[in-house]
Amino acid sequence: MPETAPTTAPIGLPIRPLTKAAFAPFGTVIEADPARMRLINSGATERYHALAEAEAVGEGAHVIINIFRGSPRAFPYAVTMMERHPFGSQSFSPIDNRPWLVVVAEDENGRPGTPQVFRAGGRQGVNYHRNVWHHPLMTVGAVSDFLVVDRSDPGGNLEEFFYDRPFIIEDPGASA
Ligand SMILES: NC(=O)N[C@@H](O)C(=O)O
Ligand code: NI
Repeated sequence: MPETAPTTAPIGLPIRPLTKAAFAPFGTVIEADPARMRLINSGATERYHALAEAEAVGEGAHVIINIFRGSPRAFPYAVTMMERHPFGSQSFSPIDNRPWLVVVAEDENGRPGTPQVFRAGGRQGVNYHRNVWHHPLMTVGAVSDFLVVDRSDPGGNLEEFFYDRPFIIEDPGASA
């Protein structure tokens, strides 16, 4: 029986709704959870308290707040790489209330496994735990701003991995 060549055919990825439970292995979902709400300012403000914690480790490292203005990805989109930040968490919270995609992977002996794609609503952010494999910001449909909380000095805080085969995300459609 002739050896069959290892296929590098692209693999289609399913898109799942972003939920706390499904995302728990990778980090925290940042959303106005009623269980975290407390009224402040004499009732004029709802504080959704301590939804996630930012982490920055290493000499002189500290937490910074940024805005990322993401250009929309073209679909079908080929996921060819993943990255992770060994020394800090990274959170993304949409400012423009537009749905977007979150792509993460389990770590398998130092490399990312198959990407897992989540559809995030326009009022859902995520906080990637330190050293979690994820794809760079994946904006959908229009240029969108995100509030990003991560670690200073990104230069020393980025590990990338390139897959030997592409994983395809089909157009998430307008409902994305
Ligand atoms: N490079 C950079 O700051 N962005 C990535 O970390 C990302 O996750 O988008
Ligand atoms: Ni990142």
